[in-house]
This record gives sequence, C-alpha cells and structure tokens, in this order.
Amino acid sequence: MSHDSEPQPLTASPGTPLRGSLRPPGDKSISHRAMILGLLAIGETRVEGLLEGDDVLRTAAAAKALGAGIERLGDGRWTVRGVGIGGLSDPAETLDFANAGTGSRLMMGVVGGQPVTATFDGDASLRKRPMRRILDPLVQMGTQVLSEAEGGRVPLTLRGPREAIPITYETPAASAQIKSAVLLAGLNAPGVTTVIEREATRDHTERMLRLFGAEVRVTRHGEGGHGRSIALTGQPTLRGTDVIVPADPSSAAFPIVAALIVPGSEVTIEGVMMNPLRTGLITTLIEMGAEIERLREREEGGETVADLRVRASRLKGVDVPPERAPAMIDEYPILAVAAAFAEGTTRMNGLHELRVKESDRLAAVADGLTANGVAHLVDGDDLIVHGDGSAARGGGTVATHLDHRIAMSFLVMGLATREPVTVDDGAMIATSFPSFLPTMRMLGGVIQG
Ligand SMILES: O=C(O)C1=C[C@@H](OP(=O)(O)O)[C@@H](O)[C@H](O)C1
Ligand SMILES: C=C(OP(=O)(O)O)C(=O)O
Repeated sequence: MSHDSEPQPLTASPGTPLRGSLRPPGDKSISHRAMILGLLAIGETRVEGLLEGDDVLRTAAAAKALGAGIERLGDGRWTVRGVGIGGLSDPAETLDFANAGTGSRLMMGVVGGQPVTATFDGDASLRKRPMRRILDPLVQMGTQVLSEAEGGRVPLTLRGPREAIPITYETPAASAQIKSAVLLAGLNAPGVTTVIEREATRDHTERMLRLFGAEVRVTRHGEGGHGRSIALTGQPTLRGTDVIVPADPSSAAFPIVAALIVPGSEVTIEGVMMNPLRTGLITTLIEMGAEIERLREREEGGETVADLRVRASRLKGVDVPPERAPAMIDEYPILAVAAAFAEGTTRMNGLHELRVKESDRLAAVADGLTANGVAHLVDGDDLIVHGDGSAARGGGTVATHLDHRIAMSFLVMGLATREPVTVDDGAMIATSFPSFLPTMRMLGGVIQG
C-alpha cells in the first residue's frame, strides 16, 4: 500500500452469470470521520462496521500519534478514547497517509486548528495531489505552513494556533474535503465558522459533528437550491458516542455494475447507504434502464440504508448533468464501464475534479477505454462514451496509476468483455475495498493474479 510495494497485476475474464448476495465494507468517508471525531471527543467512541482499508488505518494511526487511545475489538469493531479539543499532542513522527486524500486533508484541518505541529506525507499519488485548497483557508484561520513541497503538496508541516480564527469561507471547488477541513479547524475557534458551497457535497462531517454534540446550522444557499451554508459554533464539548458505519455506496458500485453487464446475473447488495448526496450513480444507472430494486429500506446509524437487487439489464446511453457530479464523484470510472456496454452515447459533463483524484481519472479512464476498444472522446472536462449495446472487445492492459477505483472498474469490465482485461496493479484496491477480490470471486467472477 505504500509507494514501495510491488505491483500486483490482475486479469479478469468473462465467464458465467454472477449470483449471490454480499455486504460491501463500511463507508470510507464515515470511517475516517469516526476516527477523527473520536480523537477530538472526550470519552470513548465505539465504532461498528469500520472500513478496515489502508486509507482508514492510516487515519487511525495518525489519530493515535496525536494522542487518541485506539483499540480494535474485532471485525470492524473499534474504540477510540479521545483527548478533547485542545488536548492533542505533537506526533513524534511524520503522519504518513499513504494513498489517502480524505484522511490527510481532514487531519490537516484538525492540526491546523489546534496548538500542535505535525508533518504530513504520503505515497507517490498523494504527493501529486493539490493541498493548497486546504492550506489557503487554514492560513486565514491562523495556521502556519512551516514547509511544503512545490506547489503546496505533501510532504508539508503545519503548526496550528492556540485558538483558530472563525471565518466564513466559500469553497472554490465542490469538495467535501475542503468543507470538512475548515469545519474541523473551526472546532477550536471562538465563534461561528461558516462554509458556503455552491453545490452541496457529501454531508457526513456535518451529521457526525451533530452526533458528537456540536451545533451545526445548515441552510440552502444561492440560486437553484443546490448550494449550502454550514455554520458551526466553535469550541463545543464533543462527547464520545456510538457510530454505526453503513455499507459504502462507492464500493457497492462495482458489484452493481458487474451484475448489470454480465448477462444473466442477479446479485443483492445489502445495507447500502442511500444518502442522496452519495447515490448519483444509482440515479444515473436507473435512467440508463438498469433493473435495480431498493428493498428493506431502513435507518442504520442515522442514515437510510437499503438492500439493492440488481439484474443484468439492457442499458442505454444518457446525459449526466454536471450538477450531479458531487453525488457520484468517485463513481465516474465505473459509470464509464457501464456506458461501454450501453446502446448509444453517454455524456458525463463537468468532470474537472476527476483530474485531481488518486490519478487523473479522466485520462486514466480514457486510456483504459482505448486499450479495450471502446469508442470515446474527452471533450474539455466531459467524457463521452459510445456503446453499441453489445459486449466491448476488451483484451487490453490498463495502467492504474496507484488508483484503486481505476483498478476495480477495469476488472469489472473484464468480467463482461469478449477478451480478458488486465490491470497493471491491484495493490491499491486494499485502500477502500480489501475484500473486493474474494467478494467478486464468491459471486462467480473470474479474476486471477
Ligand atoms: O470527504 C470525503 O470523504 C470525500 C470527498 C470527495 O473528495 P473531494 O472533497 O476532493 O471532492 C471524494 O472524492 C473522496 O473519495 C471522499
Ligand atoms: C478520491 C478518493 O479518495 P481520497 O480523496 O480519500 O484519496 C476515492 O476514494 O475515490
């Protein structure tokens, strides 16, 4: 999982229909936040269903280095003993976040708002990702950037102030990571910190802050009802609590699309979080003609979850509006795979943020489609995929650039193409979906290492 691990090539081959049911691992966004708010709370936080992927384990290690007491009780069951806002200690060593954008950026918000000094680093992928978007608001809040790699990247060292300055900040990109970093720094500000976003992004930080006892007011902002203003009252006492982590819709996306494109398949995916700020892919697939039934809708850990019964379907091309991007930002690579099997043209509009993920996902997806004989075009920040309703050719080798979602997307593709598909490295899959290979094999998928 680090930049020095050996690449692990994997090949997916077309085979028999996929059958069975599964529960995807815990949501990655919520798992990171459980560790972070557990650190900042007083008392014990008990987490159930934590994603034990490398990204989250890095956040847990960083929380420990900043003073939390962390214990694993069993599968996905963890406890965090927090130190309270203002109670963090300087970590003895660099906080190595490896591949994790969310963990590193949210923890920058924590450190940036508290009187501690910490150095952040990561793997070759994280070292390319822009951090200025986090540093800019933090500097306004009183954080000192003691050092940084060229262009505002990790490795970088932050020193937080005794108390943060409360600000009102409009995020320059639709990013839950920017929003969350500012709110987390605002926890140690004497007054109200407000984040304004033009497009609503995933709201797990706001929800969890409330769960731990903070006062957060959310109002609609701007024209069209897409924007939000989020106002946090600083210096609350956060209290340790119970967090139940629902299954990650971004991981569920892979077996969902696999079941849709492998003829004759029927798969049930259990306990998937249905937060509307995360379900843009499901909305899009249903518009494409996907047979996805929402069963047993219920509440789990403050979120609506459902079981999804998915049957292989004839898909048609659609236009995906840019305002839907925040609700499916990590799902475009796997949507491009679905689009390759659909009849007609799928246009995915406004994908500029894909260029700054674990890889430049727009380029990585386009290259993967080229390698596997799928007609497509990148037009500025839009991706246009042409399908003819039959199985794509396959037969290519895909460069994954240390990006788990590129690896999983093209392995899913290879379960339904005419010829097998190889990805050059599957090691990063463990960052978000460590059980991906056994899960897909249990459904009948043929993936070999
Ligand atoms: O806040 C989060 O948990 C996340 C926010 C998104 O990133 P951006 O904030 O960069 O859009 C998403 O891509 C990432 O996987 C998780
Ligand atoms: C973009 C992602 O994660 P992060 O930004 O946390 O690395 C992702 O999981 O697709």
